[in-house]
Amino acid sequence: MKEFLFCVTYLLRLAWSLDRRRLLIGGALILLGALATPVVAVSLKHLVDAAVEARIGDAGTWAVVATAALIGELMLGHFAHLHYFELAEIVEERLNRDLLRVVNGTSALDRCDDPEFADSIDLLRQEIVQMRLTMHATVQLAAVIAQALATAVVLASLTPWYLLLPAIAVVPVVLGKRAERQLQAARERTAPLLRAARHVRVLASSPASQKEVQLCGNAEFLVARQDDLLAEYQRTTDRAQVRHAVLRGTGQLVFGLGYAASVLLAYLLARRGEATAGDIVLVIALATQTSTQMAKGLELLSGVHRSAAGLRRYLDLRDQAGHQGEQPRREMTLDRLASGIDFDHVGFAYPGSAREVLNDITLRIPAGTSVALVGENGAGKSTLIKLLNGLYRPTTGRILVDGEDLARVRPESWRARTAVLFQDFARIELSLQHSVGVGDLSEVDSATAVLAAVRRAKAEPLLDRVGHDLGTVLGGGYADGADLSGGQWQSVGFARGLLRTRPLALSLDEPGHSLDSDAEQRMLSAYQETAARVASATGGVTVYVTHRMSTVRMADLIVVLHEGTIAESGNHDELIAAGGRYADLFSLQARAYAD
Ligand SMILES: Nc1ncnc2c1ncn2[C@@H]1O[C@H](COP(=O)(O)OP(=O)(O)OP(=O)(O)O)[C@@H](O)[C@H]1O
Repeated sequence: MKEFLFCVTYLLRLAWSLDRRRLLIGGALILLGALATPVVAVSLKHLVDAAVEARIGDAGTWAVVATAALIGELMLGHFAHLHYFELAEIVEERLNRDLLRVVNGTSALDRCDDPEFADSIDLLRQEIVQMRLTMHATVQLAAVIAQALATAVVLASLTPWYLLLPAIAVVPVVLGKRAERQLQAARERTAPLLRAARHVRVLASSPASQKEVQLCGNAEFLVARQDDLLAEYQRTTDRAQVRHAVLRGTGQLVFGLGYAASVLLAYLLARRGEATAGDIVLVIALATQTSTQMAKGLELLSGVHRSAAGLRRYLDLRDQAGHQGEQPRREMTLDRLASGIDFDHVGFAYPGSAREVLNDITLRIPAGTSVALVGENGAGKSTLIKLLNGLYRPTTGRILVDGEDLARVRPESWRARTAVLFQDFARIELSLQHSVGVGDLSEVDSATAVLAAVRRAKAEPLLDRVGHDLGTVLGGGYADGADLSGGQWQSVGFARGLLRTRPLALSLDEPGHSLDSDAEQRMLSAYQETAARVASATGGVTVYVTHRMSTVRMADLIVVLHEGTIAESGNHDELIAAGGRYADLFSLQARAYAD
């Protein structure tokens, strides 16, 4: 009960703080709508009594009241729904916004790839959808309670015995629930039988296994096996269905008897002169409502109760996820790189793992340098990019930007000076304008800036794809949306990265892996031009991760990573002359192309 009250008060308080007008109007409408049912019954009673006593004028008045209450019930219910549906949406939006802040806030640093964190966020999303339904349920529950109370008061005014009726109405609900549980258990018990029967059917009919089935003459055996399985399934489900029907029937019978007894009681009271003919009509109209009210009320109650645990989880997870340790406060004020970026004995293990994926990385990247990062799968290339872009902090060692330790700089202020295309780039299903524009929020609505970025990325085919309309929504799930291929999405990501014109570090993680050779060639030349422009504009460095050795020779500095350490570094000629790992990789790929 404590959890239930906590959930209801939290949601109502949140709704109150977000839109009290809607809450008040929606609440008032739904309460009035709920009270209309007892009002109709009371009006019918008076109508009948007036008719019996030949008071035609009064009868007409009560008929009007009953009709007005009925119409009111319909209309109020409709308008109330509109209000609290919107309210639930507003509540959901607020919870989602809180979540977005948690995921993208500074606290997400070090956690963006953590599977546990991702699971928590997934759970939070599910809880939020549930909260929206709970918000509906809370308002509806209030209406049902008000209606049940009004019904009980009206009936009890005849005789308190009618207060037994709600208790009797609980019986079919309890038995119905038990019947559902038993049916569900039977479904779970029979699921393996159905699965096995389906498997036998697929085996007998799929082209892959048919040859073997025919060769061994197994068809008859399989048909008989399927029949056995289906017969057992049928027997178990039939038994469960019968039990389900009996339990439900018993529940309905108990309430039916209670209902009949109520009407009989009204009749006996009327015979003794303690009730009128109208009271009998009142009982007939109202007593049957208690069953619906109890069923609906208990259903809503248990729904809200279940959600209460979810809400607690939501708040705990949100607080945990949002927990921020001490954050550095210095701003990155550099406009140009004078000296460069240094990795100073950097080691790194992902949160929750003791394994070092980068180990004692010491690397000097002078201002204006273009770096190519190569190495086998899992060597640590993407991890190094994440560290460079401030998504993680080194576990040991330091990353220095013109001598300033990044650990002392507010992560957002450093990230604002970087531009990056990740290997698992985001597919942002907004308009092309915004999908590129979010790369630099100060330019998000500038068509000129977005067009320039698309051109810098040499991604003009994208413009053809959207009919040169930057407002076209990207993604297949929208009526006028443009569904993009993997390579086209990557071009959008590239353009997004290039929207920032003055980064101090520009990183591209395997930018060619979804592109056809023509697009890759365009992308490479875009990269070279951008690297030169960034170098002259800000002295920024560019880092390029690739497995295609043919594309790395133009880099000023090539770094070969192997199992988390730097195996060798230098320019193409130096590394070829050294005859080490790079030379091996290069000649291996060159030979593969020559063959
Ligand atoms: N979020 C993570 N949590 C734990 N370990 C991770 C995580 N991401 C990557 N790793 C591990 O870190 C190591 C380096 O991965 P990384 O993605 O940096 O390699 P890579 O050189 O970019 O590989 P590839 O060429 O396949 O993209 C791998 O062993 C990988 O399994």
